[in-house]
Parts: sequence; structure tokens; C-alpha cells
Amino acid sequence: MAGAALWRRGAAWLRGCRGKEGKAPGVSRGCAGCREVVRTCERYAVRRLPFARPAERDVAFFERLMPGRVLAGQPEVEPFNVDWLKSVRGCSQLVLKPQTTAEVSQVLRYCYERNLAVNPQGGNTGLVGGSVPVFDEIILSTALMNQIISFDKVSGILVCQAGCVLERLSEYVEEQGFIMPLDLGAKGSCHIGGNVATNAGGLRLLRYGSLRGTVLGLEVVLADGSALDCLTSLRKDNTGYDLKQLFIGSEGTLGVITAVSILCPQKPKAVNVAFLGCQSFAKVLETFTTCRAMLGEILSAYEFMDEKCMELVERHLKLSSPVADSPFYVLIETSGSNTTHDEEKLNNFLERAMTSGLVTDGTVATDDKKIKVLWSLRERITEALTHEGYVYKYDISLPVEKLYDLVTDMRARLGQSAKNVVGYGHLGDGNLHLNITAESYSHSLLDAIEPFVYEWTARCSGSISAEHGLGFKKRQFIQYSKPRKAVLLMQQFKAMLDPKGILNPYKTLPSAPERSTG
Ligand SMILES: O=C(O)CC[C@@H](O)C(=O)O
Ligand SMILES: [Zn+2]
Repeated sequence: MAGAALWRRGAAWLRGCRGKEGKAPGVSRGCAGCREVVRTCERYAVRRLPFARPAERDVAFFERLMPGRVLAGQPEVEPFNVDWLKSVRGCSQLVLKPQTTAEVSQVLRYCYERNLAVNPQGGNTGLVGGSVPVFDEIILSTALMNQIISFDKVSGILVCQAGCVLERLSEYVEEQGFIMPLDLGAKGSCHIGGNVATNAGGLRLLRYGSLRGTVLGLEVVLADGSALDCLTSLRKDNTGYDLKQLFIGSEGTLGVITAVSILCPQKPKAVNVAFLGCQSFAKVLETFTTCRAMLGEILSAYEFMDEKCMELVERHLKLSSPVADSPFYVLIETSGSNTTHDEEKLNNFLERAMTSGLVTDGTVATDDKKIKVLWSLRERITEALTHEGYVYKYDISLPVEKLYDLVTDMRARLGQSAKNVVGYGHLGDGNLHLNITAESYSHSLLDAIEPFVYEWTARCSGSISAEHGLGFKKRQFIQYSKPRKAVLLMQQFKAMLDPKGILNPYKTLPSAPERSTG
């Protein structure tokens, strides 16, 4: 009963999570810096819902169900309470690591009967506070649900458990001549179940579309513990409502995804990456329309970043820019099946772009190693930004021609109160990543940014979350992107599938108005 013993050790900590009065007792080890993260229930005036509090008898039950796969008490549980950005922190005392769908069912059936709240967690790489508890929700980790179930080399359909790490899946399917339809900077840690639960977008969306198209089937355990087997591997299935779509992007609030069936594209034989410098955002846009017209079906990514992003990846990650200093940079990837054909197209486009002054400098990579180097300049911006202090993140969909105006307006609005205001993202998808940094979190800076950023977005009929989801941090702003009727329907779905509200509470859907308390 190792779990129960640890649980007792953590009991004092549990008391500290009940409100502002109880400061957490010192923790001797665990993740570096976790203890410095202000607890979510202290920073935000969020009220704990009346769920039962996990008790020793619950730990004993879970230990019997999955011996040795229950973490109870500090410091073991600590890293699971804090998000990757180290910006939100829950007070859970209990992490469960099931290996099978049957175990997930038993856990949820028990929690449902006991009215215990549950926080499903994949690789914990989310950026909106959706993957960690707010209070003492039991963390249901998919870390040990990491088996590949099948792969069909004819159709390219992969079926696997939800806890498979994206990079491992990529390597696996690549050995068989396929690729995963999504690729993210967080691929080394994120779980496919979490990707699907958040409808993660990433770097290949321009070419292969969103998970709403490539996920063919799901197995999901509902709040009451019953399993829904929609794990089909059919390209076409028009028998009634497409229920899996409800769970894609629901951020673990409607059910726990336990297995995924996903369509993998053929691995392209020829991949090229061009990294280019542009003198203005107008040129970035014109380069996009030109390359889309000239590259056609082989265009697989069109990403952009501003000069401030480049400065930060150079300074903090010691990467070096392959092109002359420019106000904007674009990364263009082509993927196709014929090297000569693709290179000819790319060269024609580059010649046009250079001679017409759209682009002032550039480099092209055709071998894997150099391609990775160029991609890392773009993929690692998120990491570089964390070295600057606290990061306020906005992930916005906008009409592409207005994409950078938001960055310029925000910069003017915040002036010296922000350290950096940077813009980058998936220009080809109309997706801006607006990031603002400051030495530390400040309530007044947040007030200067929000709701301004959401109002600005709504005026352009954009979306306040293009790909990161709403999680804990954005859920109160859903109305900027969805009409009241749509939110009401979502709340009705939630009430139908999870009547006690035990699944990932305080996430995705709005509650009564809350205010940050600084
Ligand atoms: O850190 C961000 O804001 C964006 C992260 C990710 O979506 C990316 O595209 O790099
Ligand atoms: Zn992104």
C-alpha cells in the first residue's frame, strides 16, 4: 500500500489547497520551479464546485484496481499539477495511471458514484491550462496507455491507445512509408489522445487538414464509466450523427479518449524547405499568394515569424538565422513524390520572388538535417519565449490580410508595459500566435490585453482560439467567438453526457463570471 502511505504524508498539503488561507508546506523535491508557480485557486477567484474530496478509502480502492500505478501525495504528484508553461497550478493529491480501457471505465464508474472530479491528462503540453487540475481533481494520466494496436499498410490507418507519444507514432509509421497527419513542436511529449481531445492543429494542417478529417474513429469512456466504441477504420460512414466529432476538441470535458483510429498520409519522397526574408508583412502576404499559385499541390506549410521572434531564438537557444536580418521571415515547405518536378517548381517560384522583390534573402534545404535546422527556428519560438519571463499567449484565427495588424495595435497599446509583443504562426491557415512577455505575471497587464484582444478578434469575425482550445484560461471568453445559442447547446451536451460535471471541471465552458485577483 505504498500509495496510501504517501497519501497520509500529503494530507497537510491537501488542507492547503482548500482556499487562500492555507499556504502549501515546503516540498523537498519534484519538478524544478513548480513550487514557485502561483496556485490557480489563488490567482483566479475560481470557486471549488461541491465534489467529494478524495479520501484514503479512495486511494485504497485505486491501489487495489491498479497496484503500483497510483501516485498519492507530494512530491510525486507535483509535476502533474503544473502546466508546461508553469502558469497554472492545481492541488491534486492523486494521479492514476491506467493501462487499459477497462481500467479507465472502472475508475470513472467509481468516481462518478463517489462524485469525485477527474482531470484527464496526456503529455501535459497544453497552453491554455486545460491539462492540469484547478483544485484537487484526480489526475487520470494516459502515460501508460501507449500501445499501438494495428497499422494497415494498404490504407495507412493507424489504431493506437490514447497515450502514445506523437513522435513515437511518427517514427513508427515512417518506417512503413507513411507520416502522421499532424506535426507539432511538442511532438516529443504530447499524446495522441490529448492531440485529439484538443483538436491540435500544428504544422501540417495546411496540407492534410484538421483532425476532424483525419481521425476516423475513437473509443471513449464516458463520465459514468460506460465505454463508447466508435473505433472504426472507415473512410466513409454515413450512419447517423458523427459522434466522434463531439469528443474531438472537447478537451476531456465530455469523455476520456482511450483509443484513436487515424488516417496517415503516404510519406512524401521529396521534401524541400525554403527560409526567406521579407521586408514587410504586405510582402509576406504577396509571397503567400504567389507561392500558392506557383507551387500548387506540393505546398505543405507556409509559416511566418517576425524579427523579434528571430532575435529571441538566437539569444536564448543559440540558433542562428540563415538569412540576412529582415522584419519578417517565412518558412515554406513543399512535399511531393517527384524530386525533379518539385525542385523545378520551387526554383521557378524562388526566382520570381527574388526578382520581383517579394523576398530579399533566402536559403533552401533539401536534406533532412538542414530541413530540421530550418524548422527549429520556427518550432522553437515557444520555448525561446519562456526564457523571457511570464508569457501571455493568444492563438487567433483572422482573415489573413489582417493577421499582423493585431500585433501592431497591441504593441502600440501596451508600450513599455510589455517586454515583447511578438507575432508568428501558421499564416497559410490564417492562424496568428500573438505572444506578449513580461518579467512576471501582472493583473494590470492582463487587464490591458483582455478583453481588448478578444474584442479586436470578434470585430474581424475571427476566433479567439484557432488551435489551442479554451482550457481554463480562455473559457470565459467563448462568447466572443460563439453565439449564445451555441454555448447553450454545448452546455446541454455537457449536462447530458456528464450530468454531475466530474470531467475536467472549470474548463472549456464558461461558469459564472470570475475575476483574476492578481
Ligand atoms: O506558443 C505558442 O503560442 C504557439 C505554439 C504552437 O501552436 C506553435 O505553432 O508553435
Ligand atoms: Zn501553432
